Amino acid sequence: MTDLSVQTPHTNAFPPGATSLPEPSTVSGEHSVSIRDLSLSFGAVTVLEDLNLDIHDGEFLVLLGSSGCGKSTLLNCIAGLLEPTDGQIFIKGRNVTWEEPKDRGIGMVFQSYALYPQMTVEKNLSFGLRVAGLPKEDIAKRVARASAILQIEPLLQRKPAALSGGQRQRVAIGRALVRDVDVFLFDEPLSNLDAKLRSELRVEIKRLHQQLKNTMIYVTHDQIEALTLADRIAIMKSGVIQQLADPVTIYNRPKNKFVAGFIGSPSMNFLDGELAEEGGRPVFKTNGVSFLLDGYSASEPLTPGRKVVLGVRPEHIKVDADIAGEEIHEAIVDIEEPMGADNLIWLKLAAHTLSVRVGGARRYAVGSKVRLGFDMTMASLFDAATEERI
Ligand SMILES: Nc1ncnc2c1ncn2[C@@H]1O[C@H](COP(=O)(O)OP(=O)(O)OP(=O)(O)O)[C@@H](O)[C@H]1O
Repeated sequence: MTDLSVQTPHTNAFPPGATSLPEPSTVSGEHSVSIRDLSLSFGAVTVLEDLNLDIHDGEFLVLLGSSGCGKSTLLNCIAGLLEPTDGQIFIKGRNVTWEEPKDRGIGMVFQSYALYPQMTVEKNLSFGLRVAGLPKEDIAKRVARASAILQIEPLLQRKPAALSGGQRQRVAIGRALVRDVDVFLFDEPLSNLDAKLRSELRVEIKRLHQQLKNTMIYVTHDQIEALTLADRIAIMKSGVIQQLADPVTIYNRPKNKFVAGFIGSPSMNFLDGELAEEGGRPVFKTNGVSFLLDGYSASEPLTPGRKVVLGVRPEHIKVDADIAGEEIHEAIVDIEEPMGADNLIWLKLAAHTLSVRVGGARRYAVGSKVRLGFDMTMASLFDAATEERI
């Protein structure tokens, strides 16, 4: 979470020191939110630099990254809680860069529910609308609709202290819902909940999006939330978007080694080595073992001698009867981790330790030999120096 205490929210309609709005960039009307060349520094620390992002109308976009990568900072800039140092933000084609949060047509749900403890759920839901001076009947209608959608009608007369964490977060979502906004912003809304509640509420947020079809921008460091909720994931590192794509593409065709290692649990297996050629076919060589790269779809020639990293996910190494290709390697079982539906086995292959996922019913004795086949159609090759996908 960004510490907002250092920055003050907007009070001006214009950038500090300016008497008019900067020249607007052009943005397409089909984008719900557009970020143009956005930079933000806290003193000497640059958190975001020249960031560009277009979020489609009705899209569920997840900003994913480890702690401190700048995802909350980006969300808070969209919300108007932080002033960018440079760049522009458009919501529904309108330049909102210097607008007050309340005028941007956004609703925000935080990790801490931020409910008023002395007010009932109903009053918490209606508070913003009452302050805005909406007619009573309109307020009642909106509260009734939001509480029906979120199934919190039986809780309307309770105070937050008498609610569970999951119920409190539902009320917090309800508060954004009653405002009838264009864009919902979520900042790690589930991270204070226990694992079971988290997965339940995750499904509810997904259902909510399917029902409302609003644009939703959702910050998380949880890859499962990102993979399950997102239409597209923007995966961030040090304030820079590393890849922006749908979850399947991010998982199967990671743009660089960072993305490949960040997504997937257990992590992708990485082997350092170099490209070579055997009998006219490209191979990957590492510590005396070589792997045929048959089926690998490269966007550039696989030049022998190039130092590379081979990345293979645990489920793309086939064991014994599942092997389809001609090439077979032998490995020794080091550790077995049965996980119910799956069984994760850690294997020693030459100097490498590999994790391999097999069905939960298949068991392997520690020390036993297994035969492996690598599915190179699903593998990733990265340049050793740039770590970019080949
Ligand atoms: N008010 C501030 N003053 C100075 N530095 C700040 C301030 N707020 C945030 N930062 C720094 O900006 C960087 C990005 O913070 P941000 O909260 O956006 O990260 P995050 O990816 O959302 O992390 P988390 O998941 O922990 O919330 C961090 O290095 C943080 O220390």
